[in-house]
Amino acid sequence: MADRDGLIWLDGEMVPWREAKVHVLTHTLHYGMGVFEGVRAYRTPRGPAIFRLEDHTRRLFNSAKILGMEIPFDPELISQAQIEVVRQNKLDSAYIRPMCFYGSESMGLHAQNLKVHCMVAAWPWGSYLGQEGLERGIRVKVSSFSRHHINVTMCRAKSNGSYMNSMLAVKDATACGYDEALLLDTEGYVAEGSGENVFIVHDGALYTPDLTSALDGITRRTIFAFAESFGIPVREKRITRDEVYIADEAFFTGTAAEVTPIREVDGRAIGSGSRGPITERLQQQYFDVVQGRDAGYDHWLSYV
Ligand SMILES: Cc1[nH+]cc(COP(=O)(O)O)c(CN[C@@H](CCC(=O)O)C(=O)O)c1O
Repeated sequence: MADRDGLIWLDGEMVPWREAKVHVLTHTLHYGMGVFEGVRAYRTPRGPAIFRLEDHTRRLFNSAKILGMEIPFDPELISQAQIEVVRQNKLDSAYIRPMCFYGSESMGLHAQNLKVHCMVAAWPWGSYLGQEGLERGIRVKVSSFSRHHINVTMCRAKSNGSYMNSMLAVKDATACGYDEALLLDTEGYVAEGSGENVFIVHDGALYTPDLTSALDGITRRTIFAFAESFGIPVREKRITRDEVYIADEAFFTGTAAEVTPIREVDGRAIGSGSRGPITERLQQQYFDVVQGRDAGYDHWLSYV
């Protein structure tokens, strides 16, 4: 990722991609206390547009507040920086990564005078779990790693260090030949994917875990809005792994994952073992909206 042409926004300046570097004694590199967002810009008939930009920026600042990090820039500037990295890199669609981190001003858990630095990068990133996964559905393994305890990791914060748990789960799942992991919380209830929220469909209604140890996903909220407009009931509840096994449909949601059907969990086919009809309808609506084909949701698009 380091050796490419382009520009990255770093602490208020656009710098050449290859020069956007930090010192090896950067505090966040050692201790993982940082916050980030995953945002997407999509090609639309009116040019590139970032989906729910303000919601992502708001969550970035909330994440920092939860961790007690003070971002030294206004939210408006961070939102504008996301627009600029798409525009100045001449991208017509992109994955955008804002990230705020502690610098190399000092080391140790009791470090003083740490400065919060902010970067924003953007690059082309296609289907997170593969185009075939979007169409046919993916194979998922319930992870042997539990999702965070809510009083160990602050799960409303999208924090760098919390993703070691996600990577352990992904390595576990892919080593066993699966595409993605589904994590249970510390009480054994379904929480979320390694980088996604999860929904199941049963008798025409959507069910998704309460947020406790799952991230408050923006795509999750988007699906709530679509479901309401379609008259599909959505219920947040505790879900057990065997409820997933016998669901009619299941799917992941996330900025990177978009709406990815789940066709199998732990060797059990979910429903027909392929993308279900409600999943397909929500997925199609998602792409119509992010690609600017549904004027009813134009307020969610920030044109670059
Ligand atoms: C743990 C987790 N849960 C749910 C979500 C869905 O949130 P939202 O994007 O607001 O709908 C994400 C986003 N995962 C990001 C990071 C992926 C990565 O590999 O890095 C993303 O989708 O951009 C998570 O990381």
